[in-house]
Amino acid sequence: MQLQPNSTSNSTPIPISESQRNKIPHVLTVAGSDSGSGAGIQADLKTCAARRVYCSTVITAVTAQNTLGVQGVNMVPEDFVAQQLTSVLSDMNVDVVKTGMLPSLNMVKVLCQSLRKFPVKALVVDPVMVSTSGDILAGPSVLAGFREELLPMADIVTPNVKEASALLGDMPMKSVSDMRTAAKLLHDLGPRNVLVKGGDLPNSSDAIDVFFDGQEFYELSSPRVNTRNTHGTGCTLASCIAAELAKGSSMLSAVKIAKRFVESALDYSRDLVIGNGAQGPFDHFLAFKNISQSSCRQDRFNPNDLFLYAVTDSRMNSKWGRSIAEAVKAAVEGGATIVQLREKDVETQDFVDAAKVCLEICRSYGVPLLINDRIDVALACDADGVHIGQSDMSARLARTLLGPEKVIGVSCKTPEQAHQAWIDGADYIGSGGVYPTNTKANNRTIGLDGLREVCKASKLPVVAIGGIGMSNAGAVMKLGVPSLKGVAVVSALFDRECILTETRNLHAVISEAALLPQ
Ligand SMILES: Cc1ncc(COP(=O)(O)OP(=O)(O)O)c(N)n1
Ligand SMILES: Cc1nc(C(=O)O)sc1CCOP(=O)(O)O
Ligand SMILES: [Mg+2]
Repeated sequence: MQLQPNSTSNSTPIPISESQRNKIPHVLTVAGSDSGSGAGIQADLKTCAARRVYCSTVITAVTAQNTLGVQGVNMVPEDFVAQQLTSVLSDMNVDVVKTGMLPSLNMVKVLCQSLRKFPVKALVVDPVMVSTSGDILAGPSVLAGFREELLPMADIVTPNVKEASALLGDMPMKSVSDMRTAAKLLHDLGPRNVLVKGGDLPNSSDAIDVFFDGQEFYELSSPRVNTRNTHGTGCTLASCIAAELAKGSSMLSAVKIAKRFVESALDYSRDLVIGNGAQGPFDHFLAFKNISQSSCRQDRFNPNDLFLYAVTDSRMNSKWGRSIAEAVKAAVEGGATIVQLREKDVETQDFVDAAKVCLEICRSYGVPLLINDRIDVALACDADGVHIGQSDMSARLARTLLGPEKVIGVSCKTPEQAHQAWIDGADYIGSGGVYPTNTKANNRTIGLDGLREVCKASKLPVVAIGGIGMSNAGAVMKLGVPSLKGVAVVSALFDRECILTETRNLHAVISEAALLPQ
């Protein structure tokens, strides 16, 4: 039955002044519906909700699908897709448009027309052609539409290797080097940025994606999560990029955040069982549920952030003649996943000023920044949290002062201290000294055995610290206790000539060790 629009549908809008507007970042997804809710419109809605971004929807097709595959596809008439686009774009202050399944050439044309009429801040194109189950979702005629009309308008296009190959006339894609070539060739078609996703690349232990912004190539790698629940990862990644762009992130930062979001959702959902088929959906919200169960009280903290924890040292920076900000920038560029400013000799106002600059750097990379000891400095610069020790303010009091959103880490040498940190509302613990260190005076070494004991007892994620560097980080990561999430390092990064190289090398070592069987 076709319903006619009622007479109020075109009524005059009520004027709202700029100051009355309570703006929320807004993504419009133009995609197909997945009845199993793993991918498509449903994945986009869940992703945007998880990232706290408003999501409106233009539905291009309705699919009947489940974990076994796609049983049917019903296209929405093109003129009705155009009508949905006009309804949303003409009225709802969309920041970013993200596209998924566009099943006909005319649909691509209709979308491009609407975007020319109602320009938005950014266009994210996920060139969906084949479902993860192998079913065709867009025919060859759509390829021409992508190449000639949509890609030239895109701020980023996010093909997997099969889609990149199809867009480039069946170019062979067997290696990261092929992905780089493809990224360059796709960029020549007009999009401002290209992300070629290497998850399907054969013989690769990591999920390596190649990002190209027209000037620089970035290889973004994350450990492959061993799970059947990967249906909808492409839609989720693209809509998370769109959500972060809508919030104002730079493109590289949006891509990094999105990659980490997908990685942690897959990790948390690895054992979820929905459906009987080969490929299941994952839970976009499970990460938050687990975090709150384990007392990680804020959604910006992901335990995987502890993977490579860079802790600064003012004396080392003075020795090498660099500013705190220079040191932090080099570490995050090298792959540090979280940073702590441990500046024992800096005047308070200088500390606050430097922390603000570092915070900007870290935010642009999607990396959290914590302050050592100084709750006042953390509050003054609105850092992401603090790290405190047994002789500092209690975690309970820090939590009261900082509120539920900030990250709190506590140093613990014993299972009892780890238990207390959990009771007090900490988010993670730092445990050491794993090895002897010159960085912290009179520090008791607990060794790998002491670390194992703390990790086994801890309900919170743990990062190991103390004397860790290239020669022994692998041994720490191979401890194989699930709560151990990474290594925290001072001198092996900051008491070196080139922080960037040292961070890169250490990242490679711990990534390899984390993948090896225990
Ligand atoms: C990640 C991490 N773990 C442990 C510490 C040590 O903190 P603390 O015991 O407070 O000692 P100082 O760093 O203040 O000397 C840390 N900073 N980071
Ligand atoms: C700051 C700190 N805390 C430790 C603890 O055992 O809690 S060991 C330590 C110093 C770590 O420096 P490096 O990586 O240079 O050994
Ligand atoms: Mg301290």
